[in-house]
Amino acid sequence: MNDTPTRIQVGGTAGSAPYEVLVGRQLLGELPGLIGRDAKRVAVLHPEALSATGEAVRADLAEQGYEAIAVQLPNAEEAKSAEVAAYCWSVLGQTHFTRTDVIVGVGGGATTDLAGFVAATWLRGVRWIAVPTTVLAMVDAAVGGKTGINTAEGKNLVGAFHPPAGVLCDLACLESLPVNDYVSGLAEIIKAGFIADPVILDLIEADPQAARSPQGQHTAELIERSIRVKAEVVSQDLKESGLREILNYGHTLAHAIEKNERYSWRHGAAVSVGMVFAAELGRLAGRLDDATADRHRAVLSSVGLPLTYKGDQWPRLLETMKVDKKSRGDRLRFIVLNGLAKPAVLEAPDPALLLAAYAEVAK
Ligand SMILES: NC(=O)c1ccc[n+]([C@@H]2O[C@H](COP(=O)([O-])OP(=O)(O)OC[C@H]3O[C@@H](n4cnc5c(N)ncnc54)[C@H](O)[C@@H]3O)[C@@H](O)[C@H]2O)c1
Ligand SMILES: O=C(O)C(=O)C[C@@H](O)[C@H](O)[C@H](O)COP(=O)(O)O
Ligand SMILES: [Zn+2]
Repeated sequence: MNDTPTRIQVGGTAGSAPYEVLVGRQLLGELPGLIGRDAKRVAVLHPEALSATGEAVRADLAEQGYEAIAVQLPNAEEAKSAEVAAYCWSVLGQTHFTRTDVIVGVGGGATTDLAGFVAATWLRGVRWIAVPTTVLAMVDAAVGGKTGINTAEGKNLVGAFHPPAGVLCDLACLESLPVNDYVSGLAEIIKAGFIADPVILDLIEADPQAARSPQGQHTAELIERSIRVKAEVVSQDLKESGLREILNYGHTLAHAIEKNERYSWRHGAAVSVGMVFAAELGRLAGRLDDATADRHRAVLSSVGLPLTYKGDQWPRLLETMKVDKKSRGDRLRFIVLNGLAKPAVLEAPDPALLLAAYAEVAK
């Protein structure tokens, strides 16, 4: 890759303010330009695992003349709680953080979801910038302005649409990512392949081992293609009044599995099982051809993602799925495929159909 970052525009087409997602290396020099000179204070929110990176970003911003503080969050899903949000609000209050000040979220999707949520709620909304450091956060979580936290009842049940002012995807960050976390991000890349851009699937199938590595031949292309899919969708439908629901492919079951496992499963692993389930649902509903349904298992397993979940958990999962954000009253709604790259909504499927689809992923 050359030194010039790729720039992908998001928003600007349906009333939401446009911003750019930059993909490249050594992008931190872009931060002051995004923060702007109206800001006096900057809070850099980062997970424990990235304390050195968080401190380096803070020190760099302090050198640029900002009053910069680093705020350490728990790793992974533990950060997405009301308690952690309240801790951040108290830090912001104590440092006299005003409406012109800026939050920077440096980390994986859990960190950027929490940082964005704190930015959305502090003083009813301050500017924020996402610096995603995982594959999953680069291709999905940091783009599109969905921010939020979990509650005891389920995943992402409290949140706000609050787009960032910019997203900096520095591919060098991926070098330190544990392989399981790297592979988890591939689930969202594969999702983008099935719902919108099948070239993604071709690239992974051509060399699944390479897809598991930051040094893979197609790494930058896979990341950029997935960001383009997401950017295209959220630019048209920021607040999920219709089209954006396609990004939830595989997520109805996935979120229930994550809650059932008390968030010990990575999001991407759960989305992998959720997509196999959605593919079977589409097949059993007579919408999806066998070859495309089978392709889910082949491509997901080729990179090491799981395909099955505990067979005896269906009643609990079904109960949790009722609070999925796509539900309307008592009607469950699922994203399925009517064919490759043809996502659609399946409304209130027969419970027997759901059970039959679950039987295909149950172990
Ligand atoms: N807002 C959205 O649109 C959206 C989209 C997809 C997923 N999500 C959310 O994203 C979250 C999952 O994000 P994730 O997969 O990035 O996981 P994560 O944020 O939980 O990060 C995984 C682990 O990797 C560590 N880490 C992060 N970057 C690292 C690096 N460069 N090197 C070493 N360790 C690093 C983290 O501290 C954490 O322990 C879920 O909560 C999911 O709901 C949100
Ligand atoms: O951006 C979206 O819209 C998505 O659905 C992307 C998903 O990958 C992501 O996991 C999202 O956080 C799920 O949203 P939710 O509204 O179902 O909580
Ligand atoms: Zn997701």
